[in-house]
Amino acid sequence: GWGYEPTNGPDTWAADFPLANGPRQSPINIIPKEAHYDPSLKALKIRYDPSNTKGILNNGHSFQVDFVDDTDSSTLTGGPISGVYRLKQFHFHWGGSDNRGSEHTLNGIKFPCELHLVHWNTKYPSFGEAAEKPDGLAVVGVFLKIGAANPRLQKVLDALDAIKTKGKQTTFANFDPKTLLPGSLDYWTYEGSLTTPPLLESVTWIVLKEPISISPAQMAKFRSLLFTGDGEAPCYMVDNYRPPQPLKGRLVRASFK
Ligand SMILES: NS(=O)(=O)c1ccc(O)c(NC(=O)NCCCCO)c1
Ligand SMILES: [Zn+2]
Repeated sequence: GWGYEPTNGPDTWAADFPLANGPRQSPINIIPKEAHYDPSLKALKIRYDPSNTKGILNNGHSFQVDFVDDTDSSTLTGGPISGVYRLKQFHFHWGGSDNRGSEHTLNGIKFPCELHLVHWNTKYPSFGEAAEKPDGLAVVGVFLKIGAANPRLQKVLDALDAIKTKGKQTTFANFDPKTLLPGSLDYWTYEGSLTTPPLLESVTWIVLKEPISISPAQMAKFRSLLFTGDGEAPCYMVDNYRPPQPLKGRLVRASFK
């Protein structure tokens, strides 16, 4: 199956997933000077209920924290989107060393890690249905930069020992993903896609301008996870990022001057 190794990585995905060369692929390189400030963009409204936290899973590509999404208790509204989008999961992408790992880049600069908070439009009956619609998903992206240890990440990091290999999951409760957000909710937004197969072109991307911090020791914890399952030759889960894709005429709007 697809992955991030030379034999199955991003440059090979188009063979099985023709959307890979589509008109609205993600991630992209964001050039702030070429973004258009849009005064009509609303502030993001993010309301999460920690009691919706369901569990944490190593899916063989990243690890994700899943949320109960059968009510409107953890939602994203405002910003560039209309209607109510429900939080389904969050996950990360990271590098094998601190000079790479993010999917979006800023003026060509890669961050060591990027957080994605995945939401689906409640005008559709489920995440799966929404994922096939052009306005079905909204993903909030947050850059992580090397600095002081981030205490907000510790609870997630402490759970990783229990999900070292592909397919492992464990209980994870009462986590408020809002604590992972930076002080400012200024953002860039553009119409894009899932950054992993099936690369569906259904994502309104909302990339926050302000990064959050992560320490080298905390990064090392991410890099101790395995892409591989129990009993397989171990392969460290690193460099699970897709590089920037062609903009193909898309506008990137900024919520701030
Ligand atoms: N990186 S992303 O654009 O925020 C993103 C958000 C939600 C997603 O569902 C995917 N991709 C996905 O689910 N692929 C199917 C199997 C993956 C392992 O379960 C990617
Ligand atoms: Zn992602």
